[in-house]
Parts: sequence; structure tokens; C-alpha cells
Amino acid sequence: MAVLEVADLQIWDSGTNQCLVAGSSFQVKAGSCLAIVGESGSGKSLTCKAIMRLNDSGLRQSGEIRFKGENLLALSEKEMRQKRGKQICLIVQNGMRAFDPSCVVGVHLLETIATHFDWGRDEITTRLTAAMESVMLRNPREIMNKYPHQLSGGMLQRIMIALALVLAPDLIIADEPTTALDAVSAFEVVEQLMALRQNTGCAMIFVSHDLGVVKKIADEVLVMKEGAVVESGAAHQIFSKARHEYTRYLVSNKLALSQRFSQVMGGVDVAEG
Ligand SMILES: Nc1ncnc2c1ncn2[C@@H]1O[C@H](COP(=O)(O)OP(=O)(O)OP(=O)(O)O)[C@@H](O)[C@H]1O
Repeated sequence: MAVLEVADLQIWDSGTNQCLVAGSSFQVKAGSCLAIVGESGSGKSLTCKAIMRLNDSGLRQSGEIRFKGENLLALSEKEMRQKRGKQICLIVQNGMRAFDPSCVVGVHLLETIATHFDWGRDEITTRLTAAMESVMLRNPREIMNKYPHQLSGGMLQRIMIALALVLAPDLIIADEPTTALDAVSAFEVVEQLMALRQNTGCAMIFVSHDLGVVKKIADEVLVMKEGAVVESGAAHQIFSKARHEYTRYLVSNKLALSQRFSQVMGGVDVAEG
């Protein structure tokens, strides 16, 4: 069963009328991971933000985005706010942007959870502390008292994953969650995302330039180029028998690059397995 069905999604700039995403259609099955790959500017982030209805106001979108059968584009902003976080979580590239710089991260986390659950403060703190420990964040209470700029990019991403563990959404959208991280932190964050899927059974959209990681994490792959979907299919088929020339180019170049990088880094080969 599909948890998300996107049909003929079009996104355009209302100022210039330029088409940025040209009628893409895809599905995410419950509990499975769909990776979206493609070169810079191909429309991956716009697609993720369209699902969350978080694109800039100057952009327009049409088509259907059905989440558990309900068309998200027909919901009011208030109804959509109830879906964000609780049912669909977005993990962005730069953790710093996800948090309010003017308050300690604990405030943001407690407020977000309190928006969706009737739990008291003690219960929220207990659940959050357990989730933070499970993603290898030591001293959760100390971390909750820090401002975002006092924490590393890898820590902020793991805090987002801990928050998702507490919220237990049906769908997580991870938009290049490791791009801003060093190789070791990136490896740890991917491991935690995989554990998150295993522990919550959630579905995931995973956007990445790193085909080594995609090979490890994805069940299905969607390939985008210049705002259009050029190919989609099971991950093993995309990596071994891609039909489209552009996909074959990506696989031969980007996967080779990723594997070469892992070798140079001394054996943490995320492309294996
Ligand atoms: N707010 C906006 N207004 C107008 N054009 C935009 C806006 N945001 C993105 N675009 C354009 O839309 C296209 C797709 O952008 P998008 O951010 O989705 O690419 P991407 O595939 O995620 O790239 P990257 O891998 O570099 O993040 C790009 O040409 C970009 O310049």
C-alpha cells in the first residue's frame, strides 16, 4: 500500500512563469525508502518542500499529493500544520536552519512535541531523553540547554532524528541530510536513519547526491533531471540495469566516485551491503 502518491506534480515560478518541476508522478510504499537522485537544480528539494507545502510563496504548484489517501493540496494551512511533524517529518540539509537560533534546542523540541501530544512536561522530557540516548547523544539534558550554534552539524541532525523517533511519523523526508557533514558524521547519521526506519517502520524519502548511500538505504529510486522524472524503479534494477542513459551516467560516475572516496577515507564503505 502506498503511504504517499504524487500525481502530475507541477511547480512553477509565478513571477517568471518558468516551469521548475514538470508533472512528476511517483509513490512511496508504506515502510519503504524512496531515494530521489539527480544533479543540482533538478527539482529534488522543491519536490520535498511541495509535499510539506513549504515552498516559497512565489512558487505555485498543481497536481495531487495524496498522503494516506488524503489530498494534501486540498487541506487548509491549519490542517496541514497538524500533519507536519506528527505525520510527516522533514529533516533538512542544514540542521542549523531547522532550529530557532534565539532559544536553546530543548525549548524547540518540547514545544514541537507538545503541539502534537497531550503529554505533560515530564513525560515529554523522559521520552525525548530516551530517544536522544538511542541516537548516541550523551548527556541529553546538557544538550537541550545549548543553543543550535553551540552544537555540531552531526549532533543537530541526530537531534532531528531523535525528535522523529518521539513523533513516530508515517513518512520522513530527509533532504540531503548528510551533505553538510564530514564523512564520519555522515556515516553515523545514515546509520541512525536506517535504525529509525527499523524501529518505527516509517516510510522515507531520501534525497542524496551520494549514490553509495542510496544503494545502501533505498528500496526504490527516482531519477530527476531538469525538473522531470527520467526513470524510476527498484534500487537493484536502477543500479544494475538502468534503462535511461542519464541514469547509467549517474550510476557509473557518482557511484564510482562515492566508492573511491570511501577507499581513500580508509574503509568506511557505505556503498557495500
Ligand atoms: N524559490 C525559488 N524561486 C525560483 N526558483 C527556484 C526557487 N527555489 C528553487 N528554484 C529553482 O528550481 C530549480 C530546482 O531547485 P531545487 O532546489 O529543487 O534543486 P535540487 O535538485 O534540490 O538541487 P540541489 O541538489 O542543488 O539541492 C533550480 O533551477 C532552482 O534554481
